[in-house]
Amino acid sequence: MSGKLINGKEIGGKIRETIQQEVNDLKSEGITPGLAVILVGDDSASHTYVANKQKACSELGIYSRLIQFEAEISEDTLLSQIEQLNTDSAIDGILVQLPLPKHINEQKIIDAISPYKDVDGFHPINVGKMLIGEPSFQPCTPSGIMKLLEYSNVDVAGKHAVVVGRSNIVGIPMGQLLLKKDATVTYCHSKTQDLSAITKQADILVVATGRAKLIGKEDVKDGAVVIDVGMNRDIHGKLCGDVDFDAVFEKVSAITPVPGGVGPMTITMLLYNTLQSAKKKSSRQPLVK
Ligand SMILES: NC(=O)C1=CN([C@@H]2O[C@H](COP(=O)(O)OP(=O)(O)OC[C@H]3O[C@@H](n4cnc5c(N)ncnc54)[C@H](OP(=O)(O)O)[C@@H]3O)[C@@H](O)[C@H]2O)C=CC1
Ligand SMILES: Nc1nc(=O)c2c([nH]1)NC[C@@H]1CN(c3ccc(C(=O)N[C@@H](CCC(=O)O)C(=O)O)cc3)C=[N+]21
Repeated sequence: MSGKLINGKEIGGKIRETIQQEVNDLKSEGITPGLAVILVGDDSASHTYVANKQKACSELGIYSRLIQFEAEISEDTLLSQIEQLNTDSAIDGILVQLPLPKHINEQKIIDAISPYKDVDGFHPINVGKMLIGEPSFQPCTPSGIMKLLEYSNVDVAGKHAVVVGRSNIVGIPMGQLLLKKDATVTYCHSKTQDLSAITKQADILVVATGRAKLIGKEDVKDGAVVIDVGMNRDIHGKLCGDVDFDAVFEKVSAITPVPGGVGPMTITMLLYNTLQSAKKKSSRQPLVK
């Protein structure tokens, strides 16, 4: 491993170079990968993430289309927009930025996205395929974390991996990808009794709770590898993770910073999934209603 800091910006940059090459190859065959991002409402964090995604697409020559709606949009309007994108040949990937306003059923929206264009890997078909080890779109944050571990030469097999958080988009798939690589996996969540006693046993600790600095020095084992997924604002408005980075740094063998750790990898894997989808464009099956 090269140093303690797991640099997601750097590792993501290396992966983006190979994606860029493949995008160029596809373009010379007349195919431009295309991503549609649907953004509902005016949440400022969502706007920032979406802007980052758009910028990354344009840097690699991936076509991106931002579709914005007011928070009051009806579920039906959103569903018909997705239907349209499902059959739009310029679009290989569809991402609906979450969370959605309360009056919209998120799962219903995710279910409406063609599994062939579900570059987030959130559709039940892709979730199911991932669980049984069939090729599928893998969710970007967990698959990005697997790449971080791989590029940092962290051997996962046989290790005790503790995942704090069990959301459909991060925690649950994270544990499953680690399990596929032969880790022994423990999930923790808000009902876990004595969280610290469990996190302290982790060789690999992934924290995805949205609770600023939940994990401190006393909660990690000497030499652990710590992956911080959290994106929080501290009282000064500064970005911070779910781990108290300064406090645990001395104790761990490797750790991701916030920003510059997991976030850039999430976007890298989104670009990767969009490219994979574009490569399959010609074999994509028509959708039967
Ligand atoms: N860097 C990146 O690319 C990404 C970052 N994020 C960030 O990661 C964080 C998590 O996101 P997401 O998974 O969507 O969040 P959710 O709010 O959907 O899930 C949070 C999870 O953390 C658990 N949790 C909350 N508080 C505690 C606690 N005190 N102790 C133990 N477990 C707790 C919850 O438990 P329970 O299930 O019991 O409620 C839940 O399972 C957020 O900060 C988000 O912004 C998210 C996606 C991508
Ligand atoms: N359908 C859907 N798919 C998602 O993948 C999805 C989502 N909804 N909703 C919100 C979360 C969050 N998320 C992030 C992506 C990039 C950064 C990122 O680029 N972070 C930078 C810093 C960003 C900043 O400066 O604010 C970094 O960590 O270095 C963060 C968070 C994707 N999510």
